[in-house]
Parts: sequence; C-alpha cells; structure tokens
Amino acid sequence: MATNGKVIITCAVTGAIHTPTMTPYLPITPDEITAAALGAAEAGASILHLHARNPENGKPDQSPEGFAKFLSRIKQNTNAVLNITTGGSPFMKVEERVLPAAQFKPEVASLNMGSMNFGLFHLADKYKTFKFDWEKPQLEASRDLVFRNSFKDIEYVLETCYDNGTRFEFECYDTSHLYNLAHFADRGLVKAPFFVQSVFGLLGGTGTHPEDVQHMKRTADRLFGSDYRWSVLGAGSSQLRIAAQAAALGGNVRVGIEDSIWAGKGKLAETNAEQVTLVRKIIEGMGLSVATPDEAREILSLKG
Ligand SMILES: C[C@H](N)CC(=O)CC(=O)O
Ligand SMILES: [Zn+2]
Repeated sequence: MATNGKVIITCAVTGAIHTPTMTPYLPITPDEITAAALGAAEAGASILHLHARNPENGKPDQSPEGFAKFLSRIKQNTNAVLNITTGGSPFMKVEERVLPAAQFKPEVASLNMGSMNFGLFHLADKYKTFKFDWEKPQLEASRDLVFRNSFKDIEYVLETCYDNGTRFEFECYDTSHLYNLAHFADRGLVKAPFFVQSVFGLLGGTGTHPEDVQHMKRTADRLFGSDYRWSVLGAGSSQLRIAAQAAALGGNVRVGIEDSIWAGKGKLAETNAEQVTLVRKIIEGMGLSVATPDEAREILSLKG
C-alpha cells in the first residue's frame, strides 16, 4: 500500500441513509451541501463524495438537475476531487442511479460491488416522531430491501461511465464484493489502481470488529497486491475507530455525515468539517500526514 505516509481523507457530506429527524445538522439544500463540502475540503478532505436531496423535505434526489444546483459552485471553490454517487438511494434502480455520473463525468464515482440486504429499520426505532412523512415508511421498508447491484448492473455502470475517464470508488461491504471486483479486473473491465472503499457496520454487510477490518485488508492484499489503494468507512459510532485502525495499517479513510451523525461519543456532528478535523488529528497524531487533492489524484491515477 504505497501511499508514502500520505492518507487520503474522503468526506461523504450528506448521503441517502440518514434522514432529517435523525440530526438537525444533515445538509439538505444546495447551499447547505455546498457549504458542507467546502468546509470539509478546507479541513483536509481531498475527495468529496456527493449525493443530492430534495431541499423541501430532505428526500434523496438522484436527478442530474438536483446535482447541478451545487456541483459547479463546489468545483469553482475547491481543488478537491469530486466523487458522485451511483448508489443514490438503495431503493432506486441502477438506470436512475447512474444518471448524474453519466452527465457530469466526474473524476470519481462510487460503484457498489454486490447486492445485499440493507437494514435501516433499526434506526427508526430510536425516534418517536418524524419531521417528514416519508422518513418512517422508508426506514421500515428497508426490512424487505435488497440493495441491487447485479453483475449486469455493475457492467451497466462501467459501460456508461468508462469513456468519461471516470474512475471508481469501489464500495465493498464484504469480502465477496472484493472477489466481484477481482472478477471485473480479470475481464479487464476495470483499471488498476483500484480505489477500494471497504464499508464496515452496515446492517447486511460485514461488522466493525478489528478482525473484520484485518480480514478485509488481508483478502484485498491477496487479491490485488499493489494494484489497489485501500480506504475504509465505519458506519455510525464506529467511524473514527475504524479509520484509526486502517490509517495505522497504511490505509486511507472516509468520514462524513452520510456515514455517521456523530462526532465522538453521544455528540452530534454539527458539521462534516468537524469529523474531518477529528480524523485528521488521529492521522497526524500517528505521525502520518493528510494527502492534498493533487497528491490524491497521483495516488489514485485520476484524470485530473
Ligand atoms: C455506506 C455508504 N452509503 C456507501 C455509499 O456511499 C454508496 C454510494 O453512494 O454509492
Ligand atoms: Zn454514498
């Protein structure tokens, strides 16, 4: 894992999992998403993972129009790498999910490497009332939700984005997803270095125990050797612990309110920048340093 002591921080500023009732600090409007992204970049994030939301009620919005309301403003005000989701919301079909990346041809787009149960229903139990009427039914509907990423779906995203020079943040929620990535590498449909974003703690995927992290890394080392750049995200309260373990193992990290609403035990993160600053302190405390956007481009061989 040749990142020469440089750690890439990705910040996922809003996502499609958390809902407005869960935290008053969830960026929803184009202005809030823009400010969150620029604040995270200022704090040290070199990659910004972006989703859009309906500004009225915070519902995930995967329309190119929704992204157009903030993308150019962010691009004009930071050198950070923009990473557009093709995961959208797990309730959406791949044809809809790929549209913004296909239209805006970003340097990076996320690509989910396998189908899985995607449990969010347990989050609903914590709240008695909800701000918006879509929240509770959607969270409870996840009891029967399969986040579909068939081999055909993955091929469809690859074919749709490949000629745009877009490279991928390969979301791997379990070691089977690493084998799916190896399958596409064997077919020459993806190009090294592979930016592997291993996801820990999503109900339906792998857990957050240090052995789960070790197992994911050992498996990726065996499958990809020096052809990959490892990054991790820990869902919920595991975020900083998973990041610390991975950074110590030479990995890169992802934080952001998409993945966790917390900034330390029982404290809601008031900004994405707050989480970036917390993880940066851990990284620099270990004697490592944070990669700049251009260093991240070099490490990941991005089109720039
Ligand atoms: C666990 C994360 N929500 C994974 C994710 O960010 C998926 C995507 O946007 O494609
Ligand atoms: Zn995402």
